[in-house]
Amino acid sequence: MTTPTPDAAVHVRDLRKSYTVHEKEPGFLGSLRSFVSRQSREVEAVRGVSFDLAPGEVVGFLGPNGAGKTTTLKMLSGLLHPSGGEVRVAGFEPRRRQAEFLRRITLVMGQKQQLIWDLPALDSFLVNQAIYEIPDPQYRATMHEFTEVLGLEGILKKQVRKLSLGERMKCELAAALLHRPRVLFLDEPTIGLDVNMQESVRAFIRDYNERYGATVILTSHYMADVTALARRILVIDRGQLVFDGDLARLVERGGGGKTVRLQLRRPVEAAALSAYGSDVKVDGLSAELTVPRAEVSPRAARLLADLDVADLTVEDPPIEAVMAELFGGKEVVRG
Ligand SMILES: Nc1ncnc2c1ncn2[C@@H]1O[C@H](COP(=O)(O)OP(=O)(O)OP(=O)(O)O)[C@@H](O)[C@H]1O
Repeated sequence: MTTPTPDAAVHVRDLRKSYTVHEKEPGFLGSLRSFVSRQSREVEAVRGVSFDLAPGEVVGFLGPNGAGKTTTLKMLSGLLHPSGGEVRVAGFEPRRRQAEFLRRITLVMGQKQQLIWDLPALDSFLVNQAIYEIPDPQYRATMHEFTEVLGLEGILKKQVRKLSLGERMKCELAAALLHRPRVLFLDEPTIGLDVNMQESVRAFIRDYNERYGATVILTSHYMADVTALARRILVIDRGQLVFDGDLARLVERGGGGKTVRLQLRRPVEAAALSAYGSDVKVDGLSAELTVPRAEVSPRAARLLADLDVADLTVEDPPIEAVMAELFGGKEVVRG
């Protein structure tokens, strides 16, 4: 066993998970055949992942569909047993699912719900209060705080089935955090929500992280969640970590170019600008073009010397474009 980094909130070394998948040919004959001789194969969903998270750290966990994100989060929360490697979360071995471990963590899956459908959310909260043995004063204080930050007033007593998706997601989050866990595994917590709801969920997560110093691992197809909350990004592809570092470094690593925006004093033809970069767009006196990273300074200097430029700015490409480039169009991001 390697020694966990002292005080790491999450310690993962060479984590692995394989699933055995039974395959069946289509149709009735296929069913009969598979009955006689079952074909199975191994799917290596997670293949030797290692990282450590410090207490209070918020990381974005990104990767294309099927990369192994959910499988990793399930192993970190003890729902799945690893096929190999080491995991420690808040000093516990997740697979043992000790009560004290469960009090320290939470797993929120945007696509699954834990609230009881036919009852008001408040009833599910009371069930959680009992399960986690939350003392009354702490329960009341947390409810008060969540009601304020999430705007739960007026929806707690409605049957969950009658809530909008956004209202339900807010209640799901409140239920999942009622016991004030210190390590949060959030799998697509804003999926399907409109932009305003996404923003309030984000604000809630940020507030919770600051208030309780909680460690957060967040997966999301919405890059705005990731850029708003996380500075460090882990990228997984086909079960392996392919990037661990700053958001800014990931953008750089994407290669690609930088976007140069120009405000001109006199109109210029798009064709004339193509000598300075690619993807040229001209709209009246505004123009933009993409310039290779290493060429930004000399090209900007030439643009300023050759044209009547009122203003020039240089920007990194949006993270959506970087991820699309890294994964060749596989679905990683939504705008
Ligand atoms: N219960 C299972 N049995 C067999 N294979 C599975 C099971 N769960 C996941 N897999 C496979 O493991 C791989 C990783 O899946 P996982 O759900 O962890 O990916 P993900 O990164 O969360 O993807 P997404 O972004 O689509 O949710 C995929 O190839 C998937 O088909």
